[in-house]
Amino acid sequence: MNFKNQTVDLTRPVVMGIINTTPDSFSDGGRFNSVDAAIDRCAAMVQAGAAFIDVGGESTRPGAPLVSFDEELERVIPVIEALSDRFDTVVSVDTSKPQVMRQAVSAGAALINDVRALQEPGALDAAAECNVPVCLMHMQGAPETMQNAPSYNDVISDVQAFLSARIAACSDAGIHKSNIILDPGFGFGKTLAHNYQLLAGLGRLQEMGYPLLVGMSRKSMVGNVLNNSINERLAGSLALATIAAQAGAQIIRVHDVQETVDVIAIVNAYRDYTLKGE
Ligand SMILES: Cn1cnc2c(O)nc(N)nc21
Repeated sequence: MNFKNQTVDLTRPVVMGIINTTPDSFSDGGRFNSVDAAIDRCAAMVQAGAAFIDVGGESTRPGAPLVSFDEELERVIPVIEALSDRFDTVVSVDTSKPQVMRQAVSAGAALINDVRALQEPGALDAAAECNVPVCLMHMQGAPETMQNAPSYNDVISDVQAFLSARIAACSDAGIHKSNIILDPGFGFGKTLAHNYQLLAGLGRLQEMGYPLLVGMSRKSMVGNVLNNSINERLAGSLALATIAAQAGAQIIRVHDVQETVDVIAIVNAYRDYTLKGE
């Protein structure tokens, strides 16, 4: 799949590293330090084998405060510029705001990662004009309220229907299907059961014919099973990455890049040495 002047081989699972530029992500929250810290973090992730680095300026955790347009720009643009200048890896911008999309792509981002699937006013046109791949993620409701009482007739069918509708909207806006990645949105308006049903149903989402991006790293679908805190969820996150890689997810979005790269290498070896004969 092409990302501006870079091609990423998605025939095997690859890793997307996460860089949050929200002030609480760095020790002193200073602007200067946040760019430097992001560069250091990105260098480690690229060294560890990350094919993508996702840069976000507004936390999308349940109940997270909204961030103003100016504040989000201030947080992500300097980081995206710095990373694009220094590293070959594909820089993704995690935003739902059309103007942030435009400025991020001008600054070097080569993938738009929108947890709201281009539903904000102007987002479809902005993504079409940017002419870079876009990840369409399913969310039921909004971050402030999505975990209050998630409900579905059948979570897989409902997510498929939503993503199909968004693909159609993209097509109408002139976004070619070759520029679309899909994502079931683990933790975005889902109960624990819904999350695991979606994981089990990744094959059905694969049948839609688009690359799949999954993000389960350190989320409540680990914490609610292990009853542990965010910094104790590495093993659980790696178990989920293994299952997702086996199920054919192409891009796995994680905090712990090296460990996930290693897990995927084992999954690939398992496939190479057992399916070669087929
Ligand atoms: C920004 N962000 C947080 N979780 C995510 C997920 O599961 N998928 C995508 N595409 N983005 C996410």
